[in-house]
Amino acid sequence: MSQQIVGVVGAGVMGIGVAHNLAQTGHSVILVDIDQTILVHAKAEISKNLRMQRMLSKTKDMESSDTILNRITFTTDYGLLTDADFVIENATEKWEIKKQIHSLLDEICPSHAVFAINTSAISITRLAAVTKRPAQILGIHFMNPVPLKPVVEVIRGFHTSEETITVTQRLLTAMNKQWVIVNDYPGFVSNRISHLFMNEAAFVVQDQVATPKDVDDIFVKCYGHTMGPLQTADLIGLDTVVQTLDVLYQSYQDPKFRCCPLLQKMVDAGLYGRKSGKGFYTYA
Ligand SMILES: NC(=O)c1ccc[n+]([C@@H]2O[C@H](COP(=O)([O-])OP(=O)(O)OC[C@H]3O[C@@H](n4cnc5c(N)ncnc54)[C@H](O)[C@@H]3O)[C@@H](O)[C@H]2O)c1
Repeated sequence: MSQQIVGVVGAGVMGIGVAHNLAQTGHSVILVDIDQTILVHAKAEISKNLRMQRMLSKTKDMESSDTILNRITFTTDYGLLTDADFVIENATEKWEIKKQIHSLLDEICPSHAVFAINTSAISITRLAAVTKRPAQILGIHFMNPVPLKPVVEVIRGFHTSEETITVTQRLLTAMNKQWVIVNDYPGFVSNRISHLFMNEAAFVVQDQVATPKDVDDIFVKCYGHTMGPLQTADLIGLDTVVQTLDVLYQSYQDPKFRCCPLLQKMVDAGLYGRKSGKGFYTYA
């Protein structure tokens, strides 16, 4: 079991999964968000997900939920990150928010600490430039739900050092993850391609070519995908999909990334997908 202290910033969809995965693999986790109610919700979600995992587990030798949960400190106090060896940042997909967090982390965390940015599309190189340690910054694009997805996309920023890659590979191995390493351009490989799919699927629904279910059925039943593009958008969170499309559009200045008006309208109406109970589908 690891003695490494890992900071996890942002306790939303991804931060919850990253903290769960780290704690389950023996790491001490400091989970930071801006609001106590978000942290209370995060703790309840991790507890629920651990119970579900235990029910589905075939081995039955899983540690108790309490043992795993006790490895996580839920806090709004960034000051607790002074001992963190590694920080995984999973805050909202907005440049201004991430920029502020990384310059704060740079002041607070020990000089040896590595910062991994979990982002859908924001440039790793651009964020690294707001710190004085650009060689120790890289991207880890975790897949959702984090504890169940075995592979991540690792993004090498312009200044990311080989040592940072090695330290990160060590942590990912301890989390039972494999990785694919790619270079830094907004959206990397996964989201630069997948957001075109999801956005165009939303246009197809907006243009009344097909219902969301029919669109997804074509991808699942004809192409053999596990999920269709609109099911995937609901899982990610439609607010995050819209934010990511905005980042891609601003970064490349290419109209192919313009956000579908239907997606924006759904977000304006509070339909965020699974996390709000309604998106292209309704969830219990
Ligand atoms: N949702 C996905 O499937 C997915 C997959 C891979 C990567 N991502 C990326 O991961 C990041 C997080 O996505 P998410 O889906 O968890 O978003 P989310 O909206 O569910 O959660 C974001 C969290 O960040 C918190 N936050 C905002 N400002 C903060 C600050 N200053 N300090 C600490 N916490 C702060 C918010 O309170 C919120 O709890 C985004 O960059 C997103 O693009 C998302």
